[in-house]
Amino acid sequence: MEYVIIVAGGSGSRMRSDIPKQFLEVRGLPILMHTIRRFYEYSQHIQIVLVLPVEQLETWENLREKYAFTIDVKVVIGGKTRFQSVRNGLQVIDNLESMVAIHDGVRPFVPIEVIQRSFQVAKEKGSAVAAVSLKDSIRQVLSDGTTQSVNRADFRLIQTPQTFQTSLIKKAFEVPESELFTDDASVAEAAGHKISLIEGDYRNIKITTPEDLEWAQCVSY
Ligand SMILES: Nc1ccn([C@@H]2O[C@H](COP(=O)(O)OP(=O)(O)OP(=O)(O)O)[C@@H](O)[C@H]2O)c(=O)n1
Ligand SMILES: C[C@](O)(CO)[C@H](O)COP(=O)(O)O
Repeated sequence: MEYVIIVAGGSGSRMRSDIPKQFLEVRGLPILMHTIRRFYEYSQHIQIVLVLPVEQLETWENLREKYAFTIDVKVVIGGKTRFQSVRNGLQVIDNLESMVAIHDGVRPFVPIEVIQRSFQVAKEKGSAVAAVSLKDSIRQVLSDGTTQSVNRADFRLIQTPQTFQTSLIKKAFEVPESELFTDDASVAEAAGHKISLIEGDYRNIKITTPEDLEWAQCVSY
């Protein structure tokens, strides 16, 4: 059995829009519906857990009606942080023999091949985390405020989906929250697991700030 937890429990403060960015329309459909559709296109049998802010449940119901959106999802209430939202999503998955992908609701352009690869590798290795190489140079900011060049080949930019054996990631999330947990791989790693990376995709952007929305309107695949 395969699950996906789509986390859309955030408020989108960096987007500075009236409604959370996951509900904004891009190319004729709310961002979140594009994201859900990607996973449904990957598999019509995947179980979709959708994490939403409690105060936006009505917004979601209204949008479902407005766009006649019929893909079946199990709605779960989000938490104050992404970590808490993922943990709430994991709590409703009882099948410990299954695999679970965790994906940001605001990454609507994830290619189907990345989802496929992610489940395939996680089944073999326990985890699969989408990542891409850097295209820009980077510098490290030192404690005295000066900066120093570092080798960009030593780094990767991390995306979602981040896919795991359900038993592994549920157990890993039974820890107190830490500020260092910026994604799910960091939680699994803190529990002692080695993380397997898979090739992500440059189109798989996380819509975070207003410029991202401008790019998103141009994506045509
Ligand atoms: N309490 C939270 C915070 C974030 N997320 C989700 O995690 C994903 C990545 O987070 P981010 O881009 O930071 O979204 P926001 O927290 O909404 O944005 P911001 O940090 O600008 O407020 C988003 O799909 C977001 O909805 C969540 O489910 N629950
Ligand atoms: C999970 C994530 O999208 C991987 O790149 C990212 O860490 C989320 O960060 P945010 O600060 O919650 O947007």
